Amino acid sequence: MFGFRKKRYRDKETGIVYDENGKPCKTCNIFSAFQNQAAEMTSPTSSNAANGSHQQKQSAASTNENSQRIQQPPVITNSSKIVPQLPNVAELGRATWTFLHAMAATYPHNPSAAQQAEMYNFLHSFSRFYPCWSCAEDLRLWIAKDGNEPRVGSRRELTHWVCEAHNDVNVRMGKPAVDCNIWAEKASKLAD
Ligand SMILES: Cc1cc2nc3c(=O)[nH]c(=O)nc-3n(C[C@H](O)[C@H](O)[C@H](O)COP(=O)(O)OP(=O)(O)OC[C@H]3O[C@@H](n4cnc5c(N)ncnc54)[C@H](O)[C@@H]3O)c2cc1C
Repeated sequence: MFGFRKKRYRDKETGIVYDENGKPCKTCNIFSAFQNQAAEMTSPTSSNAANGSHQQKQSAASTNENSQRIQQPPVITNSSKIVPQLPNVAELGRATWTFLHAMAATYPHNPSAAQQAEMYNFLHSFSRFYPCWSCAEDLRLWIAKDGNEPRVGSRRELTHWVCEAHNDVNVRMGKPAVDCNIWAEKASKLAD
């Protein structure tokens, strides 16, 4: 079932998203996807109930009404009650660091020249459009210093760089800095 595949793909039947190594993509599926799949693999009587990608398939869920393992997303009955809100700096920051660290941890180990250019450009754009203008300004000042240009040559380099960028904010805010060598060593293996 987990045989090596060269291409990333989404299993049309289960909705589970796989990486090129044939394993379920850790950042593309919800946890229950793996529970469901594990149950599938150990229970000879179970049906095709695994359905846990970030875009859950309504049709697959509705054909498995007897399965208690399916978690349906809540239905929003009155969307006019949803009030758009801007996050505060801390909410925005926590969500953003989660995103940046996850992006670095899943960046290719050996990115092509085009991928490196895209990531480099993305980080520069990010430093211009980050929706806390003063944070963005500080980030641009930090990037402009010697040795702080985005390092996009490998996953290991990028995980280290994001950690250093995060540390710069930590230190400015009087918080402890993380050891980025230890962080990068671990973070760059998370998705393997
Ligand atoms: C680009 C950027 C600039 C920002 N600038 C400012 C600013 O100028 N002023 C301001 O008030 N806020 C700023 N923020 C927000 C700030 O960094 C925090 O996100 C916010 O203060 C909430 O902090 P926190 O203690 O919850 O943890 P966060 O700093 O959000 O970190 C979340 C978690 O990441 C882990 N972590 C911490 N450091 C590292 C690291 N170096 N590497 C890996 N993991 C780590 C810890 O487990 C931590 O709990 C900025 C955010 C970003 C993304």
